[in-house]
Amino acid sequence: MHMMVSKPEQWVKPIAVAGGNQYTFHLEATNNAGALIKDIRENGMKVGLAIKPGTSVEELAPWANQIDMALVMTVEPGFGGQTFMDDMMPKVQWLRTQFPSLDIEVDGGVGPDTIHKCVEVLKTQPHS
Ligand SMILES: O=C(CO)[C@H](O)[C@H](O)COP(=O)(O)O
Repeated sequence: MHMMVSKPEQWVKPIAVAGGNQYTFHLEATNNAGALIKDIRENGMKVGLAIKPGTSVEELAPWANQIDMALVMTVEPGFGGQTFMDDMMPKVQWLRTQFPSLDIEVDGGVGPDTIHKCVEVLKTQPHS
């Protein structure tokens, strides 16, 4: 479940009770990501962490070993039908290289004309 909400703390329990198995919140929406990650785990769910286009991937990095999935927004949160932001792909590539086993998602503007850009970046192999 991708929770594009301003107070992600208040929905953990309801989503767990409703049967959610993964809870993705926005890093920008909390001032205590560590406590929120712990709460999500204690409620039996996997953890996803999303960042908006204006948030650097380095801000997500400290949490990468505590989460199951990183979500890089490829549009500004708010509404559908926006143009895919190519300039988010370096974030995806960096995450793939630094954290090879981390699940990575993108959200926004993905379709037949843009999906290949995501695939190319996500199949980047880290250097050994
Ligand atoms: O809420 C969102 C962005 O604010 C959605 O994630 C977005 O609407 C995805 O839809 P599409 O890719 O079709 O535009």
